Amino acid sequence: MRLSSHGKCLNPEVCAFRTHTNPLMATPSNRKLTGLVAATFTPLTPQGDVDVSLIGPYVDYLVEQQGVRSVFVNGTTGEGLSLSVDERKDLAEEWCLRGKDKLEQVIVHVGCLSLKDSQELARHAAETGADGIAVIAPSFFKPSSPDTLRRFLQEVAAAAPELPFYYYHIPAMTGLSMRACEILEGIEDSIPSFRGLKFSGGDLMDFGQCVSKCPPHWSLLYGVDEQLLSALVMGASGAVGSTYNYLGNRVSSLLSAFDEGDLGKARTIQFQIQDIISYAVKQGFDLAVNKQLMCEVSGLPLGPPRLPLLPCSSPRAQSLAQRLRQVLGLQKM
Ligand SMILES: CC(=O)N[C@H](C=O)[C@@H](O)[C@H](O)[C@H](O)CO
Ligand SMILES: CC(=O)C(=O)O
Repeated sequence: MRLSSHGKCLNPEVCAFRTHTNPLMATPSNRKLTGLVAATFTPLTPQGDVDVSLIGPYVDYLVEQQGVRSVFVNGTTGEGLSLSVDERKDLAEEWCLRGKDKLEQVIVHVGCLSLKDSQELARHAAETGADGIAVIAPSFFKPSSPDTLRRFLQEVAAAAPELPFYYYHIPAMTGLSMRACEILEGIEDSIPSFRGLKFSGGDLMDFGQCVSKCPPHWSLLYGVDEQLLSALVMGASGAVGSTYNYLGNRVSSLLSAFDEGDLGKARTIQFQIQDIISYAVKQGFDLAVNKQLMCEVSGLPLGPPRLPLLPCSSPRAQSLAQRLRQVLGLQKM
């Protein structure tokens, strides 16, 4: 889908579908982001170019095979920071287009090292009909205080004030040591479109303090898949993660078991996920391995990762996929 020079969506079909926000009022909806959100991988050709032709089948796989209805595009799993601005736009457009009538929410990660690039992607996400945007902290020159980070986030959010805005907290990748709850301090005063947080860290006290000051219209999504249950106990509204691409069904059962108060069942499923991830970690689990595992499980040829990540061999991913099927009881031990 292309945009006209004045920034209007040239695909009325898509934009009409996603007009739950009113750009004139520039106020985002309070439609909460809950449940499971798959952080999508970026399909690349064997030569390393973005291959948007796989996104249609990818949407169908998530919806039909994994029961996942929301996606988080161009984040860590999607190698967003390794893509060009144009590639990120193409991907956002295709996910919105193919997700039409099939996905509930398409959240586009627009964080970049350059504020200008982030603003351009934020505007584009709004024009494309995304349901929300998320921004990671810049990590080369790092913000020196929570207030400086809020100012950066505010300037990005202001480029798309009609879209729900989520801060993406992932200290292990950004190297930022600030606590998320400090960053949330008074954030809605400067960012009226602020609607929550994706928390990809292990500090559950920090997460709990975010939950305790969270107004009802925010969503606090947890992003460390192997300890999701602990975050649910702490009050997470949902989860965003890479493993929901291929473990969506099983983790949906974990969420239901938790909602029904069946902690024994929820724990059994969480332990299965931990078993799969710890087995993968022993084999050197990284994004490349994760992506190849998704290829093996889904059958979608998503291609290699982009440099500086190195491709993972197919036999290695096959042995992980076999372990996954064993642990999930889809195959005899
Ligand atoms: C660093 C990273 O990619 N984190 C992902 C989301 O934030 C997670 O979904 C992990 O991939 C997952 O928890 C497996 O460790
Ligand atoms: C896991 C996640 O949310 C990401 O890949 O950005």
